[in-house]
Amino acid sequence: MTLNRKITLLLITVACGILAIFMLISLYAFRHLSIASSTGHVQTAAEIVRVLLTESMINGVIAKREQSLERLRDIRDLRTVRVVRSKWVNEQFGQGLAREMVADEIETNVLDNGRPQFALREEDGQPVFRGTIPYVASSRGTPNCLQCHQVAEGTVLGAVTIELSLTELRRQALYGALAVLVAVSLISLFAILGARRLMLPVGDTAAAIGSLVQAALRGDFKGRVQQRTKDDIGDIAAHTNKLLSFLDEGLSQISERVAQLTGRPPQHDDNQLLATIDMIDGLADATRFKATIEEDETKTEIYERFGLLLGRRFGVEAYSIYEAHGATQLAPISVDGEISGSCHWCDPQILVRSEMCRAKRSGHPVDGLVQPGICFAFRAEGGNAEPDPWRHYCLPLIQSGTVGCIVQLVARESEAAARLGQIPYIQVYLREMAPVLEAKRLTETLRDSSLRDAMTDLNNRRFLEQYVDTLIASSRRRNSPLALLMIDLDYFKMVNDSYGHDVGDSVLKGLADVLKQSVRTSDILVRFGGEEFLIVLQDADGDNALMVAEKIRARVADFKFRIAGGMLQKTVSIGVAVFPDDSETFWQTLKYADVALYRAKDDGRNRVVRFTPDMWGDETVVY
Ligand SMILES: Nc1nc2c(ncn2[C@@H]2O[C@H](COP(=O)(O)OP(=O)(O)OP(=O)(O)O)[C@@H](O)[C@H]2O)c(=O)[nH]1
Repeated sequence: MTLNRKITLLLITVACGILAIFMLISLYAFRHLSIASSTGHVQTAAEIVRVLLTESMINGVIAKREQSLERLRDIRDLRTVRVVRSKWVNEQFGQGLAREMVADEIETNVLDNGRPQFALREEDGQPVFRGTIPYVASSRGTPNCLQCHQVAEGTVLGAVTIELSLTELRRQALYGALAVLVAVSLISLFAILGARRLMLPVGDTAAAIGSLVQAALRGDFKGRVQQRTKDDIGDIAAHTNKLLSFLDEGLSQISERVAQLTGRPPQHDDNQLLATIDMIDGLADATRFKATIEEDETKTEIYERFGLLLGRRFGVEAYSIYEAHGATQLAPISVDGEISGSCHWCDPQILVRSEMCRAKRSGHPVDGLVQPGICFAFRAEGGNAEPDPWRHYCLPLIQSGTVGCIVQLVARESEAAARLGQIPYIQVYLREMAPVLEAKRLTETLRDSSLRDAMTDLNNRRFLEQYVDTLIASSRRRNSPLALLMIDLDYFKMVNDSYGHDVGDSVLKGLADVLKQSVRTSDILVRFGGEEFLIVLQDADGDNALMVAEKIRARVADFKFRIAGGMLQKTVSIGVAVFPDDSETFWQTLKYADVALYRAKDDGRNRVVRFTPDMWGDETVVY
């Protein structure tokens, strides 16, 4: 129920109460007043009758007393005037008129006790007031009662009964009360209407503020309250409008700034407040994400964490993360939650011809959710024949001015709109991730360069020192031996001396290429010293190692090194030792391989020598 209605009801109730009380008081006052005034009238009339009777006695016309009384009865509203005589009068003057005999109990009582009696009664629906007044003998005045009556002073001589009709009085009183009732009713009505009119702006303002609050809860702060009056209510409306403007402007600024940060323009159907809170939540979360990945050790860990985030926060299960390697290659880093997974959602050709990837080529997002088929490299099982085909959205991540990696989000067509709504938020994470990835990439490159030989692009001795613990642990875990091949070019000094150092360098590079092609990718190639190379063969025993070493020796011997003005053929000597067969320690095994190498040199070069314990301590060994 509205406040206005409540107040109206209250005023009506109060008015009805006042009217009821007023009516009761009026009726009571009327009764009281009419009794009081009638009593007075009766007493006056009784006095008149007494004077009339006294005068009649003095003038000797007492016998005609009835005519005088008859004239009194003609007075309006005077219904009865009757005189009764006491026994004392009858004893002195004999029986009076028949009318003067005692008529009822009241008159008897009055004659007996000398006290007047008054009563109001209804007769045929009409109010009648009756008074019976005693005439008591008195010696006061002249003439007085005792001059004629031979009785003691104070004796009741008779009584007069007078009845007055109060019908007219009641009518007048009722008319009066009715007039007041109408007047009070009208005043109450005007008071109620006035109060309603005064309360109307209160109710309207309250209702308007109520609906504005509802709108505000839906994120709409644009509404305003109409300022109807220039009083307290008007002030409330003005203050509410000021507050709404403040909130509206503040929120618009916040959401605009947040939108600039997230890249997501405010949507008209959004709850502005909830959308802003959501965006701020997203930004805070992205900042936390950045703080976390900054402490991750490798890029792979970061990509893995990002993949988890895609799944947990955005419900993205189908996705690919590709990393650009060089100008033309892409490597799948994380695919559908699998680290270093295979190329699932794209033509694998993009891995070797990265320009086929539209996002890599253009450096811009590729929206296959809105424009299916925009990138020809996208591949999905079933294609467009599926009832709910797969779509993609690819986001390139720019690092140092070029595309460093590409995040590909894949969704069913039915989920495209929802996924599109998430993309600005995902981009916030990518923006936070880009500099961290860049820093990690630089660190890795730096570390990589300090662990690699720049000329041959093989690992260097430092790499071996850092990696050896992992290598040993892995060998022990798998209970699998490591074969060490120490390789040295024969008479390399002559190359330098005869053709110069540049030719010497190119021979070393050529040898590195031959070695790379001769072993598996799991094997480790190290440029150990100037023209000395080490190969660590994983899972190879002595026989296997000898076979590989022999293969390498033969290949090098057959290989023709291109030099300015012709070809050059060189040979290598190879020493072979096996960890842990030959020694419990890796570095001791390495020394044994070196010992075997020198034995190969000693034995004439261009040969493979397997270490045997008798070689250790041999005087011919120069280490
Ligand atoms: N061009 C070039 N030469 C190098 C490099 N590192 C080492 N050398 C040279 O390789 C030669 C190694 O010679 P030696 O150790 O005497 O042995 P060798 O001539 O190969 O003869 P044997 O090993 O006994 O068969 C030296 O002349 C070094 O200067 C390099 O990076 N580039």
